[in-house]
Order: sequence, then C-alpha cells, then structure tokens
Amino acid sequence: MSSLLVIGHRVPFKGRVSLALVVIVYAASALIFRRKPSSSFPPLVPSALPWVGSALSFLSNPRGFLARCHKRYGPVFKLLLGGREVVVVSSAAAISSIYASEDAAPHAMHDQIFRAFIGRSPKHTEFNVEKEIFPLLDQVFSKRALEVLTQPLARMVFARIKHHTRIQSAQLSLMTFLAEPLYFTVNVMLFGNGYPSDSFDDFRIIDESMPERFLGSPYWFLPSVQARGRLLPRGIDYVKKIHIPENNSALGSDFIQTLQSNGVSPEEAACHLLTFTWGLHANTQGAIFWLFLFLLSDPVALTAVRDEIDRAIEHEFGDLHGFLVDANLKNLDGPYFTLLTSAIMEAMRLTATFMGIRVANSDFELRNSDTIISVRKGEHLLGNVDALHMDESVYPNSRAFVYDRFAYCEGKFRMDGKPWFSFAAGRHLCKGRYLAMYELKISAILSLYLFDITPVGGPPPPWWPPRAQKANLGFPRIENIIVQLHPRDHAEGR
Ligand code: HEM
Repeated sequence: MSSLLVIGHRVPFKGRVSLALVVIVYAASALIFRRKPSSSFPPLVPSALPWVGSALSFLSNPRGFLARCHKRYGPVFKLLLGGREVVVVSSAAAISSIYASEDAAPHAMHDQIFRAFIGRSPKHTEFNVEKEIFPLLDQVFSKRALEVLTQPLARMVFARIKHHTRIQSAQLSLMTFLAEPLYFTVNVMLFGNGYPSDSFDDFRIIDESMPERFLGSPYWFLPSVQARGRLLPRGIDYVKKIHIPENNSALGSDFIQTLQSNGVSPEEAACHLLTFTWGLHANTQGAIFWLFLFLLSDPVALTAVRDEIDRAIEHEFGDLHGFLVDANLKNLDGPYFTLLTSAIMEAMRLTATFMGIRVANSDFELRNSDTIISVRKGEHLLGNVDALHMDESVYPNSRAFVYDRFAYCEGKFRMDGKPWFSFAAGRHLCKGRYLAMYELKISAILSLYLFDITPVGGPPPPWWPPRAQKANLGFPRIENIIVQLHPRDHAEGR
C-alpha cells in the first residue's frame, strides 16, 4: 500500500517502470485475493505486553475476557497469546467449520495432556494416538457396542452407592458421591479387574492440578506429584499383566497391544493409558457435578426432574430392580427421561463451552456469518463457544439455568439446529458422547431416586456464575461442596 502513496511525486523512468510493476502486481493480487480482508481485520485486541500479549487476562478468566472482547470488537477478533496470534470466531458456521475442517487440526492435544498429567513429554515413537487409537474408540464407544457394554453398569453403580441407604444420614463430598461410582465402574468395564479402579482420590488430586499444569502457572505441586507417584506404578503393573486372561477388558488390552505393536514400552504405554483416562473421566465428572449444583440451587427444577424419575422407575420399569435390569442406552434415551436429558443439556450449555486451539495446516477460507476470513497456514484458531451458547437471540434468558429448555428433544440427545457445541461437532465430535450421556443419566437417576441431597450449611450460595474464576481446563472449577444425604423412604435399608 505504501508504494502507491508515491504516485503524486516526480518519479525517475526506472522508478516509473518498477512503480508500474508494483501497481500491476498489486492490482492482480487484489483481483486474485479480492475477498482477502485488510490487515486490520480481524481487529487485534491491544495489549500492553509484547509477546505475552493478552495471555494473562485470557488465562485468568477465559470466559470473562472473551466476553469483553466480543462485546468490544464483535464476533471476530485476534488475540496475541504468548507470541502467537489466535483468531477467535463466534458464529455457529465458523465454529462448525473449524471442527469440520481437515485444515484446522487440534494441536497435539494428547501430547499436551500427557505432559500435564505425566509431567514430561511422551518419549519419541512413530506412534500417533489419533491414527492408532481413535479407530479403537470409534468401535468401543459406538452406540451399538455400548448397548452391550453398558448392560451391567447401572447395577454396578448401584452396588457402589447402596451402603449409603443403610445410614440415616451421611455427610460427604458431592463430587466423590457422584463421580467415584462412575469412575470405578467405567474403569472396570473398559479395563477389566486388573486396573487400579480404586484410585479415585489420586485421580481427583491430579485432576485438581491439571489446569495449572497444562497452562504452566504456579501451583502447589506436592500433593499431585505424590498422587501420580502412587498411581503410575499401579498403571505400569496393570500393563505388564494385561495378557492375563482374567484381565478381560473391553478396551484395555487392545489399547495396550496397539501401543506395544508400535514399539511403545510398557512404562510408556501405562503413561498413555493414564493420560487417556483423564479424558475419559474429567469432563464427565465436571458435567455431573455442575448438573447437581444447578439442580440443588433450583427447587422447581429439582422437583420436576425427580418426579419424572420416580414416575419412570415406578410406572415404566415397575421398581428399582426393574430399572437396574432394563437401564439400557435405548431406554434412557427416550421419553421417560425428557426433563432429565434437558437438564443435562442445559447444564452443559452453560458450563461445557470449551474448544482446543486449532492450527491451520494449510491456507483456507473460513465463513463467519457474512464475512469470509482468510486463514493462513500456521495460524491459530479458537471458537468462542461461550458467546454462541449465551446468544440471547438463540437462547432467551441465556445466563439462567432453564431446566426444561431442551424438553422438546423428548429425551433424545439432539440439537435440532440449535448451536450446542458441548460435545464439539463435525469430524471432531466427542467420541465418548454416548457413554458420557449414559453415565450422567445413570448417576442422576440413582442419586435422585434414592436420596434427599442437601448442601451442608444452609441454603446454597449462588454457584452460578462462578464468582472467583479459577483457571480451568474444561468445566469451571469451584470449591468442593459437602452435602447431607438422607435415604428416601423407598430406598431405606436396600
Ligand atoms: C460430559 C463429558 C464430556 C464432554 C463435555 C466432552 C466434550 C468434548 C469436546 C468439547 C471435545 C472437542 C474438543 C476439541 O476438539 O477441542 C471432545 C473431544 C473428544 N472426546 Fe469428549 N467429552 C466428554 C466425555 C468424553 C468421554 C467419556 C470420552 C471417552 C473416551 C471422550 C473422548 C473424546 C475424544 C477421544 C475426543 C477427540 C475427538 C476428536 O478430536 O476427533 N469424551 N470431547
């Protein structure tokens, strides 16, 4: 552009030739790339710190910071985050096309989680998780395979919580009450009896430190290092004994064999498996925890969802025993649990709004409402799912938990054109979505049917929106909540 500004001055002949050339080249490129935005688009969010850019504001409160930028700069803007410019988009079309695109790959997600969970980089092998392990996940987590695999899950979860029905009243951590039975049973189901499935407390300690580990911020590392020190040798032991026939597992042996046939040592294979278990459990734990926080703060929602569960168990399944036998994927994904499904989707609409940063592996064009953004190879991209889930024109009263907002789905987990990205979309649609929905429903049904659950210490504080935003890696983190459990009349002494 600056070359064209010299046109009004006297220019020597040689200069005039080169100027003409510049004009021709400029005109030609303007024609070829006529949809290319000017360099001021997308606008770059200003920041005082060179290289670091907006990283501190972004990491300390990603939602709040993105919301402020969205308000100020509109639906497309750029952030400088630790030396890289990240293009942030907020329309459903743009976010869908990032998820769908072959050109925008998640940036070595497994390796990053490995580094955070294990505390070092994976050792170099030819092995690529997405290429080798994802096809296995597609098989094991397909709806059809899960129909069979999850048959005993409701009974196993019940076996894990029924001792609470024999005690008049108990106080315990809400997270442990909801998530431990799922952690244990899903591990047994996928990895067999040889897996250290009783490691919930260590898993939680490590998970608590994951955002700081992932983002490289300071944290109190000793408890999580000790927890990992206990978990890792047990994982290695499991891998070494994987060939024992009693270790019959739906995923564990294939997972380990795939790694070992790619030259990965047993120690390293155990690290990959433990990294995978973080993805398997952490988000489901966040989802069930937040579902209950919303229900416990909303008596109308709690009563409506519980009434639906009582009705279904007593009228459709006969009794709890009938439910435990028939709690298959199909029966839970249907009209008996319309309000429960809606409440889960609504809790996730508000809290599961994360997307990993993508890297463009070639030049391509991204459609964002009525603009086209030219993305260049190597550029980073981020979908602002939160902005979309909070769009008042799509979700009126968008900041509130409206438990029956998705009741039109009639129990099925479906979007009907609504922008709902809690399980991602397109080719990166979450591979564990059917399992996660099933786990969430089993846990909610059994907990609400069997127990009255009240937060200890009087009426609950407003948990939503979380006041002190901690850095998070997925669901918003808040302090643990202690609840009082009372077995309901039909549950006592089971
Ligand atoms: C409520 C629980 C869960 C939520 C909210 C959730 C959400 C998501 C989201 C948003 C993504 C896309 C991330 C991105 O590409 O940036 C994703 C991907 C993925 N999820 Fe989940 N997830 C959940 C449970 C699970 C479970 C139980 C598994 C079981 C293994 C799982 C396995 C995966 C895998 C393998 C991917 C990568 C897919 C790909 O890149 O093609 N997720 N999940």
